[in-house]
Amino acid sequence: MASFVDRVIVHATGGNGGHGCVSVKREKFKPLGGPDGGNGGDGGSVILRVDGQSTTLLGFHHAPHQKAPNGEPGKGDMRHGFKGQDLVLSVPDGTVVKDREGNVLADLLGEGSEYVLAAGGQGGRGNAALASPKRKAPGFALLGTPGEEQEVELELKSIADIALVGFPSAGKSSLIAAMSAARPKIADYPFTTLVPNLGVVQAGDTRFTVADVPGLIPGASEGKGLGLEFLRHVERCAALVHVIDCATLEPGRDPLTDLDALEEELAHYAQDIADEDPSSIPLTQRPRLVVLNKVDVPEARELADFVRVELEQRGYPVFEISTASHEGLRELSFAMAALVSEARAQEEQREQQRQTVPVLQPEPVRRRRGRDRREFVITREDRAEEPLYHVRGEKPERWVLQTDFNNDEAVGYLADRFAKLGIEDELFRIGAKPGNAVLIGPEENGVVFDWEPTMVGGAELLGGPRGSDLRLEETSRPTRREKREQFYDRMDAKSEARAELEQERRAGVWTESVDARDRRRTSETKETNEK
Ligand SMILES: Nc1nc2c(ncn2[C@@H]2O[C@H](COP(=O)(O)OP(=O)(O)OP(=O)(O)O)[C@@H](O)[C@H]2O)c(=O)[nH]1
Ligand SMILES: [Mg+2]
Repeated sequence: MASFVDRVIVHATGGNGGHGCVSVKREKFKPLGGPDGGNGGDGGSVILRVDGQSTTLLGFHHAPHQKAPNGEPGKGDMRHGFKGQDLVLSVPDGTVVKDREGNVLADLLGEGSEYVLAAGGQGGRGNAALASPKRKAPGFALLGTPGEEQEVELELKSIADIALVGFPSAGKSSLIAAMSAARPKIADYPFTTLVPNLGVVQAGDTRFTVADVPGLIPGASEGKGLGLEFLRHVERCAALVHVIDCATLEPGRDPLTDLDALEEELAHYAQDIADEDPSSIPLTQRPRLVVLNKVDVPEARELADFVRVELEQRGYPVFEISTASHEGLRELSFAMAALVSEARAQEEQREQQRQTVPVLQPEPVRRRRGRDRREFVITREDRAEEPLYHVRGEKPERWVLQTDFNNDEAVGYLADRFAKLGIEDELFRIGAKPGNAVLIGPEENGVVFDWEPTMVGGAELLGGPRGSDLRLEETSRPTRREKREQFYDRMDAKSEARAELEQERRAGVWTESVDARDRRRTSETKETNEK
C-alpha cells in the first residue's frame, strides 16, 4: 500500500555566515591607508510558510534535507559579502511542527504564517568594522558562525469547514468533485484517496471549504487502515458530513451499521484527543448530517427510502443524492452551508466564553529566539581534583565561534569581550583561581581554556591601544603563541585520549569521563614531575 505522506521528517540546516575580511587599503604613496575588510554576509534561514496553493507534504518526503545557502565572505575595499537567501518552504495550512520528542513547536494556521526552522549563521565583521579609536588597525576579523540545524516532524491536519466522513469507496471524492473545482482521483477500489483533497463550495452567499479525506474502517481509532491519518484530518473540521454508500454489496454492511461504526470510531478518537486539546469543541458535538449516496442505482434508492425514517428519528438531517446523476446536490450544498453557519456560530459562542484568539483566524506564528535576561551562567563542576568552570550563554558561545584561534589579536579581542561582559568578574566572584579550567559552550564541543585573568597586572594595563597591547609585550608570562601551542597540545592529547577511551568503552572496561580522566592524568604527571 502506498505510504500516507502527510507526516514527514525534515532536517533543516541554516546557511553559515560568511567570514569577515582582513584587508588594508592600498593607494599609491599611501601604503597603509587603514583597514578596509568588509563584513561577511549572514547565512540564509530555512523558513516554513503557509501557502494556500500547497496541499500536501509529499515534497518533503522526496527531499527531507533542506539547507539554506551560506553568506558570502567579506572582501577588501569595504565590499561586504552577500547574504545567503532565505529558503522559504511552502507548507499547507494546518501544518504542525514537532520536535523529535513530539513537543509541538508551532502550529501553522492561516495563509502566510511562518516558522523559522533553522536560522542562518551570522556574518563575521570585517576588520574595517572592528576598528575603533583604540584599535585603529585591527589585524583580524570575525569568523561567520555556523547555521542552526534542526530535525523536526511535520504533520498535516487539514483545516476545512466540513469533513466528509465515510467508508472507503462511499463516494466522498466523487462528491467533492461534483460540488467543487477539486479534481481528486476516483476509483472503485478502497483507499483511493491517500492525501486529503480540499474543495471550495459556493452555495448562495456562503462559501465554505470541504475536505475529502481517506476512507474510515472499523478499528481506525486503533490505527487500522488509514485510520489515524483519517481522523487527524477530521479533528480540525468544524462540521461533519457522513457519506453513506447505499449500493454496497459487501456482506454485513448497510447504512445504519455503517453510520454506527463511523460514529463509534469518532467517539473513540474524540476521547483520545480530548486531553490534548481541551479548548476545541469535542468531535462528537460538532454539527453533522447524513448523505445517502448512489441513489441512481435502483436498489440503493429503495434502501435509502427505507432507512431515511430511522435516521431522521435519530436526529440527523438526511439527503439522498447521486454524484453520478447529480441528483440532490443543490439541496445538499445549501444544507451544508447552513451546517457551516451553525458551526461558525457555535465556534463564535465558545470564543466569547473563552475570550481568546479564534482558532480559525489565528495569529501568524514566527519564532523569536528566547532571550535569557542574564547573558551567561557560570557553574562550578568539581571533577577530579581541580574545579572546572562551565560558562553557558548565547553571546559567549557565539563569540567563541567567531574567533580565529590562529590569530593572536583575535584571541585578545575575545578576552576583552569576555571581560566586558563580566565573565571575568563573575569568575573572580565565585572564587576561580588563575590556571583553573574554563569550559565555554556545550560539553561535547565547547572550548576549554586555562583561565588567565586579563586584569592580573592591574587595570592600567588595559589603557594602551590594542595595536600596542601591553599584555603582549610582557615577557614573564608565556606568549600567546606558546599558549596557543599548549592549547593545541592539550587538544591533541584530549582527542587521543578520547579515541583510546572510546575503544575501552566499547570493550566495556571504562566509565570515567574524558575530562575527568584528562585531569587525573595531568595531575598524575604533575606528581611524578614533582617527585
Ligand atoms: N453508481 C454510482 N457510483 C458512484 C457514485 N458515487 C461514486 N461512485 C463510484 O464509487 C466508487 C468510489 O468512489 P470514490 O469517490 O473514489 O470513493 P471514496 O469514498 O472517495 O473512496 P476512498 O477514497 O477509497 O475512500 C467509484 O467507482 C465511483 O465511480 C454514485 O453516485 N453512483
Ligand atoms: Mg476518495
